Amino acid sequence: MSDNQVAPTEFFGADDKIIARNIRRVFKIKRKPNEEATEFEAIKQLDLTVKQGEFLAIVGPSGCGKSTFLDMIAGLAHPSSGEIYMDGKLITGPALDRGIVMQGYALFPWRTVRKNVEFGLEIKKVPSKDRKEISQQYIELVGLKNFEDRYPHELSGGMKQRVAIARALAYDPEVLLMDEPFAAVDAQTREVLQEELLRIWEKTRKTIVFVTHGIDEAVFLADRVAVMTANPGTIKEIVTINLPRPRDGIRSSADFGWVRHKIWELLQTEHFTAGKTKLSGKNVAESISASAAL
Ligand SMILES: Nc1ncnc2c1ncn2[C@@H]1O[C@H](COP(=O)(O)OP(=O)(O)OP(=O)(O)O)[C@@H](O)[C@H]1O
Repeated sequence: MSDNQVAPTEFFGADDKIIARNIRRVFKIKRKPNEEATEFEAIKQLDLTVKQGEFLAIVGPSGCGKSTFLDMIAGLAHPSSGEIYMDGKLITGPALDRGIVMQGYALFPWRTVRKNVEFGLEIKKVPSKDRKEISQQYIELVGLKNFEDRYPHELSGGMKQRVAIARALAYDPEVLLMDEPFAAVDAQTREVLQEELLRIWEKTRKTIVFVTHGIDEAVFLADRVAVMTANPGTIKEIVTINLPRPRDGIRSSADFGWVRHKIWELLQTEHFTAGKTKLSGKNVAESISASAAL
């Protein structure tokens, strides 16, 4: 398929940024070297549209395929069938129009904060003077002024995650794909980072797809929360978060509690499903981690 393959116009709306159509992802699994591979269906019949400038969160039981789906939007993996389009063009591989921020930071340990943030700009062949100016702007945006010359091992977890966000934003991608970006930091730092991310999103209006285990995190951040089913993963329901912005202090409101509970209930059913799978002898480890995840 060519990079220019375009989405049929009948399902592509003017403000649709990403469209996933009927996605299925199968992994071939071999238990022993001389055994024939069996197929494991991680995702099936997944349809999802992300709007331009939207903040969309994805939640679901452990192992339901959240990261697998995000990898496919990133172009790092491909659906076994179905298609994902961005701006109407088929996604066939990774590109600088999508920035990725993952759990565990993935910073280059041999590069300073500034050099980490400049990485994508170097690939884009942005001249050195402009690189410095742009990286400085994003370092300051994430609150790391005066830490430009530090190396990753000299930073806290929260600071490293800020560098990862600055690095992803600096080369100006249209979409930010975030896979449990705040999972490795303590609860207080996580809340600070969530607030900072919202502030940055309100400034930049990037389209964000944010995978998380945290219902509170999803409700606090997102315009809509896509709830996935247990394995095989698909979209169970999309919950619109009609909470006013800015959302400072919203966590203690009754409306926040109500929507949080609604999503919790949707996920509870999935854990029950995962639990039944466990009882029937399949996917024991996954079922256990599914119940542990929330
Ligand atoms: N390369 C692979 N080979 C075989 N199975 C895989 C592979 N990658 C993922 N899987 C399986 O696909 C399913 C979905 O995995 P994925 O990591 O996308 O789930 P997840 O929802 O992100 O989980 P978690 O919330 O625990 O991070 C899991 O059952 C996993 O074991």
